[in-house]
Amino acid sequence: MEPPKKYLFKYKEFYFSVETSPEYVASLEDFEIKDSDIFIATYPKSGTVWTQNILSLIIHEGHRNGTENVETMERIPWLEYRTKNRDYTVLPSPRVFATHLPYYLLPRDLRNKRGRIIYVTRNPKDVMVSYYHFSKYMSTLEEIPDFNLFMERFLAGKVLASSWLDHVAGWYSHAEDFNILFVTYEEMKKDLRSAVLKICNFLGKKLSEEEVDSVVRQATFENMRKDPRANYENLPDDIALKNKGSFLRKGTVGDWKNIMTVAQNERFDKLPAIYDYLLPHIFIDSLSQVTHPSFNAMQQLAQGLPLRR
Ligand SMILES: Nc1ncnc2c1ncn2[C@@H]1O[C@H](COP(=O)(O)OS(=O)(=O)O)[C@@H](OP(=O)(O)O)[C@H]1O
Repeated sequence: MEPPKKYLFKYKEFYFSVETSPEYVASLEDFEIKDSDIFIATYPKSGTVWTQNILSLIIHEGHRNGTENVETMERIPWLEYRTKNRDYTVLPSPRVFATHLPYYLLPRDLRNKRGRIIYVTRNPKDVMVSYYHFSKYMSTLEEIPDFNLFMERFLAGKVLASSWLDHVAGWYSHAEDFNILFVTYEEMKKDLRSAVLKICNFLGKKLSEEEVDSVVRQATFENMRKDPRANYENLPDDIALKNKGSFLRKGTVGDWKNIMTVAQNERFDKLPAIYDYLLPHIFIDSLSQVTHPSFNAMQQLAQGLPLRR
């Protein structure tokens, strides 16, 4: 069953929210990229707003020391959802954008290695659970109260941003076309400081020890939830149904275990060759909570994969 047209439309095999249009998405092919541009690319619920906040803190001293009160959405707009028809050509350098686009719908210049891309992945089971809660919270998404049904929709790729597998596998298998850094939600959780340093290194940004400490401190889940610039609490009430949750919901690794039944977990693991397909491409941390017959055996092998490819 196709998702209701009230919420989503399909363009080149990819589901978008009706908040944008096929014409605008098509125009992005020609969107001119500057060498200084930075893109945060993700499948939804993989750590986008977290990475957005980290970049705001790394790049803007005023954000770090609290003298600037600019919200994430203002600082780092969505490429494919152009709110208030903002003119992206006049944004100060370095421009930073967030995007859920699949690799094949990106501006052409990015494929010619202009600009930088940070692609963030997360364990797909945690992504799915986060997405399930999010679809209740956002009035712009169809609410599917039954988790089992939501899981079927997720596995079939009939949700905003389509199939998790296609998205992640597409980006990983086309890594060579881009100037790209891969980061996982799980590695940020495990050692945020190292992840921040890795991102600084990729951006060529040198921060002092104290500045890095400050970024890390302000990017923790607890502190981000309290930061009105970063917690997305200012979304309009008719869009974010505040009585149904919050954007920064739980921020943990392995939350899927609290909701998925054994049968659902087995069903998820039976996805056609999902892990065999992904293993050559994906950094293993983001799947470290996943169980699959061939997974453990290959885990050792995959551990040597470089983060930046
Ligand atoms: N600082 C920090 N630490 C840990 N986790 C964090 C942090 N910031 C955001 N989050 C969690 O990221 C999930 C939201 O993902 P996205 O930002 O990619 O969502 S979206 O695609 O932009 O809608 C969502 O995950 P869940 O809590 O599991 O639902 C957020 O809580």
